[in-house]
Amino acid sequence: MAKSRLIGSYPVIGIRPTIDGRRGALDVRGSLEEQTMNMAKSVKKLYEANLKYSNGEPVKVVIADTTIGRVGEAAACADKFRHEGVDITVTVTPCWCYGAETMDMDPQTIKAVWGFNATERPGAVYLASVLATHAQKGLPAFGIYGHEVLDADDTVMPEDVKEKMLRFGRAAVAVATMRNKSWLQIGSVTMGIGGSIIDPDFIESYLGMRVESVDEVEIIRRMSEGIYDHEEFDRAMKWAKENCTIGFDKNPPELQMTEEQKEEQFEFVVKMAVIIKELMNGCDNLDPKFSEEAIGHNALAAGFQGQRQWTDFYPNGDFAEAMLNTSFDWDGAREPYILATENDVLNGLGMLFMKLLTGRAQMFADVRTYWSANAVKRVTGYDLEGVAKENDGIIHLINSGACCLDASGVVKDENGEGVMKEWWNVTEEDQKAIMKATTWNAADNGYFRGGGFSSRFETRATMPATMIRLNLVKGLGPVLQIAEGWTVELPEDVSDTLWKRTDYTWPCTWFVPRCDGKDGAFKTAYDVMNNWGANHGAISYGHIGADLITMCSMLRIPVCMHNVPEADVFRPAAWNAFGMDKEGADFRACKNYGPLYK
Ligand SMILES: C[C@H](O)[C@@H](O)[C@@H](O)C(=O)CO
Ligand SMILES: [Mn+2]
Repeated sequence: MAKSRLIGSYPVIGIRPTIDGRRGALDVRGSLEEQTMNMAKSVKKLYEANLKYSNGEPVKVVIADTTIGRVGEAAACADKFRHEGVDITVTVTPCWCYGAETMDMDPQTIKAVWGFNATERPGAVYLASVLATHAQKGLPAFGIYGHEVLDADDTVMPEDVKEKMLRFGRAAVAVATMRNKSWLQIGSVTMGIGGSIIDPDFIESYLGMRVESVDEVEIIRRMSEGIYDHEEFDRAMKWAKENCTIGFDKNPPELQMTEEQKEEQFEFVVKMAVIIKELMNGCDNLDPKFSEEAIGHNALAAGFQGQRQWTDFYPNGDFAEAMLNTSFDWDGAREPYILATENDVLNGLGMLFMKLLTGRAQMFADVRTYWSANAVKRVTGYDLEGVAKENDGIIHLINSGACCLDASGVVKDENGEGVMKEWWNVTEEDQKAIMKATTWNAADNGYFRGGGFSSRFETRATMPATMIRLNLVKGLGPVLQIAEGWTVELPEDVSDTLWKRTDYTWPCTWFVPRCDGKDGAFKTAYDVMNNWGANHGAISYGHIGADLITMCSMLRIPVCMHNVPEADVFRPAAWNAFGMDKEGADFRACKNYGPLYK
């Protein structure tokens, strides 16, 4: 399995089995040791079996050496966890314990507490007590309290506890993975797009990442001086010639590049992809005299300033963006990179959040056009059906470049439904199918005067999908929008008619958000588009809005729009103190706690 070249640790989860310390004739502690430690072992087993880092490896989980009954054992546990690289802690107990003496007081760890709900011992009472103490001390923690009373000898973790435990784990690993990694900005502001005006203070204080920046001339320097992995470039060129189908050229004949120019440009864009990979994560196969370049920028994600001025002069970045965002390349299945086009760092960060939550390749798109059922009927004569009809319309998602090729939906799951798999499950057969569903068409010469190619495919599958947008609002800070919904398939002639009205050589996806018909942002698909915060959206396979809400609460980023059922909203217990209206409470709590790394 291809390993990520990222430098820096992946977050470890530490389990804290906490116990009533009383001995004496009845030895309360002694009677609880086994049950308490078994709870910790059950959480470790659950996480090791279900959670992976974005590099595909199982999440590392450690348990304190002893149960924690008094402060000395809490301190010993904290010391062990510090040495193990623990960023996330889960405290578990079946009984009463002494909250302020045994709680996790590390301000940087992401915390949860599971109080076993069996009434022989007051585990649930401890849970409530220690969560109150966490709130009093400004160390908000997630509370996990099972719905049904269990028996003291129950060892099976209830489903509702499992669901919250896994949601907390996925979100916490995603948050902590970003720590000490970089966002790499290649070039600067693109076409005046606000999302490409980078705000290092936001990235540093909310995400714990640093901003690295290189001028685009660095790509040309490396090409000119041969500063790239020549063996990888040769593999990439061979693979690209065998697997990339060149599509039609829609440019006016008099403006079309010659075959020779196209051949040169194809080699240029493949080399660009190899160089950007190396800019992001370094390379251990460069000529030793390039030891500085070999280090790379430790970038978990990056943006490329395509569409001016690079693309007025050089072949465009679409091949690099599409291939790096996809779950494989010439070296087979590998962790998808995150490379935003148009240097839209806010959209790239949205893609990063969802890749870290899911291990899947991500889509970048313009939220281009809302088509009502009437408009589709007027233009094509077709009556929308299914979810497109139920939610009154479809939203056209389309942007050159940075949409992962997995989004064609050509890979099928065990039920024959379109799927975008976790990268570690992508097979060679999947790779071939995805490449077969994609063509590489000459770049639109109006937008890309320097030539190049654009990936072209249509999402021909109904798949669950989640579209998000991270926005920065002056005076408020970051907010996130979340729209769960589906990609939908239109009859080919209908899709073609609508697609041809815009950029017919770019990736095309029809999206339907799940709406509720009530006044507000989710009344119909029109309202989602009309309330969307910017020109771009980041889209993942699956309905992952609840995970995103949990993740945002850890990051102190309020969610200003979502269509996730309220019952699935899982935030730190302290959020309840900020009011019963979940949305307002979220804003007030995020403001109160402020960014994690302030
Ligand atoms: C018209 C611009 O050149 C296109 O790139 C536009 O569709 C955008 O993607 C702007 O976000
Ligand atoms: Mn765009």
